Amino acid sequence: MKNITIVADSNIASLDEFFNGATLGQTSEHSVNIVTVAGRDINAQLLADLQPDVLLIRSVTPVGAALLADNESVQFVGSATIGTDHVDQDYLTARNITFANAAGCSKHSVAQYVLTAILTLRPPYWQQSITLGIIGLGNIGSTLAYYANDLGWQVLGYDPLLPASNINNASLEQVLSKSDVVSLHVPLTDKKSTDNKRADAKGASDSNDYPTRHLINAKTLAMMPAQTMLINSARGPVIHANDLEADIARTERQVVLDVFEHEPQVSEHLLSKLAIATPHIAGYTVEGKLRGTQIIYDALCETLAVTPAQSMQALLPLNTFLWTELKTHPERLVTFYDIQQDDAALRSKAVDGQVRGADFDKLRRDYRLRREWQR
Ligand SMILES: NC(=O)C1=CN([C@@H]2O[C@H](COP(=O)(O)OP(=O)(O)OC[C@H]3O[C@@H](n4cnc5c(N)ncnc54)[C@H](O)[C@@H]3O)[C@@H](O)[C@H]2O)C=CC1
Ligand SMILES: O=C(O)C(=O)[C@H](O)COP(=O)(O)O
Repeated sequence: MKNITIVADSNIASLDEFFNGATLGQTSEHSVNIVTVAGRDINAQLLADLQPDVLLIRSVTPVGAALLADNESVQFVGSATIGTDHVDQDYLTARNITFANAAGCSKHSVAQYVLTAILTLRPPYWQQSITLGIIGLGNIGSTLAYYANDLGWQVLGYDPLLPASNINNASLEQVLSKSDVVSLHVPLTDKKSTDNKRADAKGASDSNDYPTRHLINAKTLAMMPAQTMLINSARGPVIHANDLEADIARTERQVVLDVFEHEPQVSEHLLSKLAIATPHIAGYTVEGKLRGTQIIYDALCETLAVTPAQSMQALLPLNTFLWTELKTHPERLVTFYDIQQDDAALRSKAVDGQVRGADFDKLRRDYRLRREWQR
């Protein structure tokens, strides 16, 4: 690549600081042209008009044949997100397009969101040894287990794709039936068709053997005692929304949702049944978003064979919030992050039975990024 054209989701943090001529190793004759667009407006026509070399997205831009079949220009796709369910990676591989996502970028942000939700709803849990159930023990689930351990809580964890360990220590049924709180940290996956699986012929288990779409449904909800809190900050369709509404009507369970099955639309009826509801902002901290940009920037530099020349450390404002301090002064938690403000903002957007997609997206676009607690 010489002159580089980048189409990027305008919701990616610090785009200009990371993606410019100097930071991408361009000489004065070669330029970097970056066009920023709302993620949902990145479509095949836009790519036909702009012929970008690089596409930088977040979670709201589906990437696959529908977007790229008629495009020959894109050579690199970077998603500044942990989740990849919006990207058809097999298609990109077949087209020889390099793909990178930002694995782990907001693992502390999401784990801290979950702890804040629990301690806001049940403040005595600071002092009690409760059992926290964690489904999915990758970057976020294991980080949450680390904080839980620090608070002296028990962890019951389930992850069939990882070896047994001190936190991967239970069956799905045990986690659901024996925990005070269950938190979901799985990717959104579907069962692969038998044909595709045969073509892969890997032999080993992969995530398609344990699909997570509707993992939480009438049957699995029935395993959970009524007093068990349920938190979903993974992906909306991991929970069957209608089954959840029926469950809450029966049990009056406390449920916290950051993600929704029909996102960006949210039903006002469901909203009215939730203990806390937020507009998919669990990962929205200064650190989480900058780390996302840093990771895809580093990956693009590797593809271009240039040495990275920008670092998020140079862009981070001072942070004085320490986990060690917060842990001994739990009352400071809510002044640090008032999750109920985010909840109120979402509820205030409900009109005629629903929060409209445009309003949900606007809350996210205008979100005042939080800070992570420093460990
Ligand atoms: N609400 C938000 O703002 C954010 C949401 N996310 C979501 O959180 C998800 C998890 O993130 P990470 O922990 O970083 O991903 P990760 O890939 O590090 O870990 C996911 C874990 O889930 C496990 N898993 C897969 N299928 C499973 C099943 N059926 N049952 C139990 N475990 C299963 C995998 O083995 C893996 O260890 C992401 O895929 C993304 O969708 C991520 C960041 C921010
Ligand atoms: O990283 C992920 O995965 C997430 O869910 C993101 O935090 C979601 O943010 P957007 O990509 O929708 O801005």
